[in-house]
Amino acid sequence: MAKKKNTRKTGFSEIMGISNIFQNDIFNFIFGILILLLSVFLVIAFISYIISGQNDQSIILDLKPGEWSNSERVFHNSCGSLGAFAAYFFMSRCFGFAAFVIPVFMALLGLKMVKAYNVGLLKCFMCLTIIMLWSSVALSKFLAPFAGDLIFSPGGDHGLFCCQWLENVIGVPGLMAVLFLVAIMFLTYISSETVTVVRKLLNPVSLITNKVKFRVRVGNESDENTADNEEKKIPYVEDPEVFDDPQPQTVDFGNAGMASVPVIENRIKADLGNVEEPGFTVKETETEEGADDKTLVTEPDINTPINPKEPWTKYKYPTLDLLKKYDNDGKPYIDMKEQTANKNRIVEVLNNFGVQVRTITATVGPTITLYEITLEDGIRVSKIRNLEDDIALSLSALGIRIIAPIPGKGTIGIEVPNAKPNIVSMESILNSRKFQETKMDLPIAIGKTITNEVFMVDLAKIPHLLVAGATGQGKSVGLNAIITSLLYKKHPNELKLVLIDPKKVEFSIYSPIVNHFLAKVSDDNEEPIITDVTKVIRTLNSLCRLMDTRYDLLKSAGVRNIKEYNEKYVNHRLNLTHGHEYMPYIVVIIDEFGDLIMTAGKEIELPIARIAQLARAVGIHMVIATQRPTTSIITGNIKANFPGRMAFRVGAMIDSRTILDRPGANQLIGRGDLLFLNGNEPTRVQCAFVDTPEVERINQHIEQQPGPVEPMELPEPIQDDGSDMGGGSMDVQNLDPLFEEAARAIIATQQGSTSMIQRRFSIGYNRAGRLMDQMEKLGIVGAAQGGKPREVLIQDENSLTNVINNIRN
Ligand SMILES: Nc1ncnc2c1ncn2[C@@H]1O[C@H](COP(=O)(O)OP(=O)(O)OP(=O)(O)O)[C@@H](O)[C@H]1O
Repeated sequence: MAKKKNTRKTGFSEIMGISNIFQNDIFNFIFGILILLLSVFLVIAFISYIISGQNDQSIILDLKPGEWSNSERVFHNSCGSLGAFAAYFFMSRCFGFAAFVIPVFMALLGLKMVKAYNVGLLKCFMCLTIIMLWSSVALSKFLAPFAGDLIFSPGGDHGLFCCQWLENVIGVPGLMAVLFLVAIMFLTYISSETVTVVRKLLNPVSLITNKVKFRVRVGNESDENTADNEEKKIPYVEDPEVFDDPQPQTVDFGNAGMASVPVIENRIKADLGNVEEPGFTVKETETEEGADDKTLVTEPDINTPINPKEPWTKYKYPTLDLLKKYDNDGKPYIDMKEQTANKNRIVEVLNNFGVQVRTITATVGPTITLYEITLEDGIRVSKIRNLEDDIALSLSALGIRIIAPIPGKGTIGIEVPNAKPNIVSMESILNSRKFQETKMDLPIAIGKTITNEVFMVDLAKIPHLLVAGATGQGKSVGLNAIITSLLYKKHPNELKLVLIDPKKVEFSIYSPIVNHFLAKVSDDNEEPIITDVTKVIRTLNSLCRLMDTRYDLLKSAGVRNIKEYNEKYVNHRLNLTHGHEYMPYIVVIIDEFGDLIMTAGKEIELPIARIAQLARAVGIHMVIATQRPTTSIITGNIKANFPGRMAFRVGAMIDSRTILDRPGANQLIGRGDLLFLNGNEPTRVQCAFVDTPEVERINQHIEQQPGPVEPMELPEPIQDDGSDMGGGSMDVQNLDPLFEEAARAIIATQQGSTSMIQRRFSIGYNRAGRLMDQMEKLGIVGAAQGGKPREVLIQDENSLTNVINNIRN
């Protein structure tokens, strides 16, 4: 587990005391616009001051009472007296032309507040302040001789003062050196390329002389960058001291051990027989773009005639502060010693097998580093493939995986676990732009890839997911991550979960949200989280029936899938009297389906396979997990219908083949390290970690929100003989509690309409349909007639009372 320190940092907005203001959206917006306008005002005032400032200067310096109000229009500045004063103060008395930086910062602040553009305010503030102070001095020094009849110093009083003071103390060369040093430090802070460029400028020859390059990068730096920017490629600086050392050397990188140092470059060339060893560049790249962590998960505006969120429009989605933040969240650090040692070992082992390496690039992910190797010309990738086991053995670290070649590239990949893995928190995943702005129907955020990108998939597209892995490798955490991502994005009217938990303990934490988000078979009085095998069979059969009903509805609506259907529904293009209602997605999650298959065999396997084959179009999706990935559990039938596979670490290669049709899962390192397959090649992902207290907090939040008062009802499953399962004979116990009232309503209106029952008693279509079926059995209404209301067979209440009394007796 990661350190449990509270790592919440005090942000710039908090320091500045504007964090509270930021919490009110409308206020933010108005205030942001105001600041934007103010920045434009300042720019105009500054420009006007440069053009016509000499006319205002004397008035400002010798201001008479009342003149500041400019009632006689004595000021020439386009922004009036206020503009003239502001421009005079900022430009003349402070920073000269560099004062333009002030409206730039204001504009950025305004844009952030109106949420048009998300910038890191602290970084911007620091950078712009340095730019302003530096250029004020530089302008005073370099532009003053050309300033002509400008009424202020180009760098303002600040620039002039600093310039004169520095010249007095250290002379002109000293001043130049200070300006140069500050510029270099600043550029290095801004971009890691600075060091590279400076080195290149200092020693251009070295670039040509070296052959093997090694670079370490963090994050999602794209390969195009590397390929396109041939110019920017790491220079190869020979270090004669190291080169002359015949021993495998220890390189002192000073403070360069951590990735927080923006650019660290070093070059090692060691004598390992005739082996040239790679040089070294550490490059920090952009991490996944975060969203504003105060924002609630987006609630899109609804402007369709029917609001699918009715009547729970006040429902508030879970907030990000319910999740925990971890140390170094989302930003893996680079231990240079570790990287160097791994790189040395790889080069040495490959050379022992006669494989010459040209370049090595190391991409440091949260738990794994990928060493990407290009071979010297003439060496075939197949050679590595044949040597795969030997190389893995020689490198002998736990969890090494060799990818030869990396698909789509001519390089070899060697994945090596990091000595200090990072926890990928759920918060860092959900607080990413990628998740918050996703248009996926059922977005599930799984974790982070090796390149530090948020890895998300759309369950609606997959459409069913098989999760496997040995015990204790992170399956339950993975399932919680899947459920959490769905809960953060979906309204209770849009999503229903069917949770099946043969282990009885895994899903019990979701009890608080059963009414909001769970679905259960109608006459089950027990907990909607299913733990009993017979209940599982009933529920799966019930889902098959629901699937058929939904297909009928899709057919009568003339659409092909749930998305088109719901779109028609919310746009009032479906006849509601024909039983149409908004269809929530249904996600069935089975925690240990191996147990179920072992106890109930085909009875479980067949409905699972049937749902998996057909249910995609009607919005029913399955996620099934097992810790026993054997062929007797993951049968051909199941495998064929579950294209999405999520493989955590397994004990043996054969298990990996069962899940992924290839080895790999047996080489994972556990604790959420997984391979995700949905198509050709698996992606290695570090699963997001969501702890039980976090899930509990989310559930408590949802429980407190307005929402459905009972779980969604699934239809009564059909038995082989065609009758309802579990319905039994028609006695009072089996009748719906609303039966008598509903029957009286039907007789009073003489309308055998299911949707009327639905509306009048505010119940779901399934329950209303079941009431109609019960009335049909007792001869109160006739058989269903497609979309039309049923015939009412009893004309008065007395006859109905007789029917009910008959059942009671
Ligand atoms: N993504 C993750 N990041 C960090 N640690 C993790 C992650 N996933 C799991 N772990 C660690 O592994 C432990 C076991 O995880 P989990 O309970 O999910 O395993 P499991 O595969 O469901 O086991 P079982 O099958 O026995 O229930 C967790 O308590 C946690 O300490």
